[in-house]
Amino acid sequence: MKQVLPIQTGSKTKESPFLGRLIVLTGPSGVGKGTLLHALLKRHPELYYSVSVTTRSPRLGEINGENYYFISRTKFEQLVSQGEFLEWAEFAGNYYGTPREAVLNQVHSGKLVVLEIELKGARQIRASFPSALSIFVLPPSLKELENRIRGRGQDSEEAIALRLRRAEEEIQAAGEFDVQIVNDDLENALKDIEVKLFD
Ligand SMILES: Nc1nc2c(ncn2[C@@H]2O[C@H](COP(=O)(O)OP(=O)(O)O)[C@@H](O)[C@H]2O)c(=O)[nH]1
Ligand SMILES: Nc1ncnc2c1ncn2[C@@H]1O[C@H](COP(=O)(O)OP(=O)(O)O)[C@@H](O)[C@H]1O
Repeated sequence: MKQVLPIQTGSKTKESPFLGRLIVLTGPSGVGKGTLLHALLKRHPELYYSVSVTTRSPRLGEINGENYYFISRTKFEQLVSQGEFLEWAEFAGNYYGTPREAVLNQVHSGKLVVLEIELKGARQIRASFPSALSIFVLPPSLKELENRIRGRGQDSEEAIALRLRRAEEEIQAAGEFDVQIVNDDLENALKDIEVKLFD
């Protein structure tokens, strides 16, 4: 079912200058979404980042409630059945979901709310919230994507292979989204995103 939200539909809203908007940042794993987001939040503290819920195990240094809310599969499935997610998806063997209430409260209070999510979830958001701004981040090449995933040194060979296979499929879908940004030079990619967010 489509949900109607008083979300800004263009650079100037007719209803109120204080209405928020959902921003979806998607693209293959390892392309640099987290890096871009981190830099964006540092430069624009007024943005609200939605911390997702996942069944994936925490990586070294990840903090519960900051990077993700880490929960069990049983608990996740319970939250799904209670309708607690704005969107959710299974990715590389784990569940990931966006908490509904927190995000909607922030949008209604006028914030630009950024979701950093994978393709299936991004499609769900586009379908439910047509006024969301969706940004697909592309790697300069598949080889560079592999280098980045490996360079991060966080994933097993199996997880790397899964992410790369998935990446090739995901890149085919880039054209479905409002904006495509190549994350080659980080600073240029950031500027490209800023233009879209704040024009
Ligand atoms: N659908 C959906 N995807 C998410 C959510 N949170 C994170 N993801 C995506 O899940 C994928 C895997 O995330 P993660 O395990 O942290 O690996 P990484 O992105 O490769 O560092 C990434 O593409 C994330 O953008 C969410 O709440 N919903
Ligand atoms: N523009 C860039 N140029 C080179 N390396 C980058 C760039 N953006 C990100 N990286 C590196 O690529 C790796 C994956 O980035 P990350 O933000 O974790 O990706 P994602 O969140 O999309 O999975 C990290 O080691 C990061 O430092």
